Amino acid sequence: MQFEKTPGWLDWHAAPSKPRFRLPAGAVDAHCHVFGPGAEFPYAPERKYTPCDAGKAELFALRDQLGFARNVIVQATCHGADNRAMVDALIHSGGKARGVATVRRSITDQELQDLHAAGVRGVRFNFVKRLVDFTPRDELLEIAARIAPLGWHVVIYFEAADLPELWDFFTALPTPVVVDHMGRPDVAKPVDGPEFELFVKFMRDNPNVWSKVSCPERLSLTGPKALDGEQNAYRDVVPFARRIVETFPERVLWGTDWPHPNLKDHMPDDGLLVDFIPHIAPTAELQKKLLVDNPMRLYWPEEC
Ligand SMILES: O=C(O)c1cc(C(=O)O)oc(=O)c1
Repeated sequence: MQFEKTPGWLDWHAAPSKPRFRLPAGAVDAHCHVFGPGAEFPYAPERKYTPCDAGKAELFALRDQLGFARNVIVQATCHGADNRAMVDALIHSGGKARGVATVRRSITDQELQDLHAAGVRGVRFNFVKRLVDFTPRDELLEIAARIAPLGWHVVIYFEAADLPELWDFFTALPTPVVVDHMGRPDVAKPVDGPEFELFVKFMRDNPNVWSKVSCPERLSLTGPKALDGEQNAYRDVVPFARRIVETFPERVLWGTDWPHPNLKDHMPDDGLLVDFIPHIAPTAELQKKLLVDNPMRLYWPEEC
């Protein structure tokens, strides 16, 4: 099948630089995606965007270029609940990738077991309205109850303004809960203002909640952008991410978000994104927790 990209789509950076920051041995890129390729793994009919292709070979090449040891591949919304592209990447990773799937309540126990065998360790619940249609809460709670005994967790993606309304649902989840991209704070607001304080309280009051301190390229309003060798990219995001890393060092993860769906004004150099990490995790101890110990505990617990 042939697919036409959403108008204005930005493709991933074709020649990312080698990071200056040396990742610790065994570092995990804990949030990235594969897109298709569409001819082999068609995009879902219910998708809200049509991306460029970004397959497993390109993802594994990026992993090696940046110096990561492993990937966590998160099901992208353009594939709906058809996890074949992600699972195919896991199977061909030689044990170097684990995954997060999107499932419906119609999934069978055998299908869940097959996903587990392929390396899936979580499901993603998405509340970002531009990306997905609404799924009833009772369906999500039913799915959460079924994946809990497998030792899986729930990844949630939502906008900061929606946290108050979603709070009771999130705190009722019976598994570890991993927040994508810090719950998308509005970084024009103060880091100690009511909106971000609510997110910090969410993590403080609920020890099962983790956060990815990822996607400065999405959250930044004033930059500068991770392009042309910039070593101080996305300065306006640093106080937010650093606060979460320093307050909850045992419950943070980091990922590239490659191939960066739906960016509108630039496509970051992924090597420079890696150079962002020491600005938010300034010590070797914090870096090792963020990049190695925490993701290993969540995705490869049998090796810990
Ligand atoms: O903000 C986004 O557009 C976005 C989209 C997706 C997805 O389509 O799965 O995943 C992400 O992590 C971020």
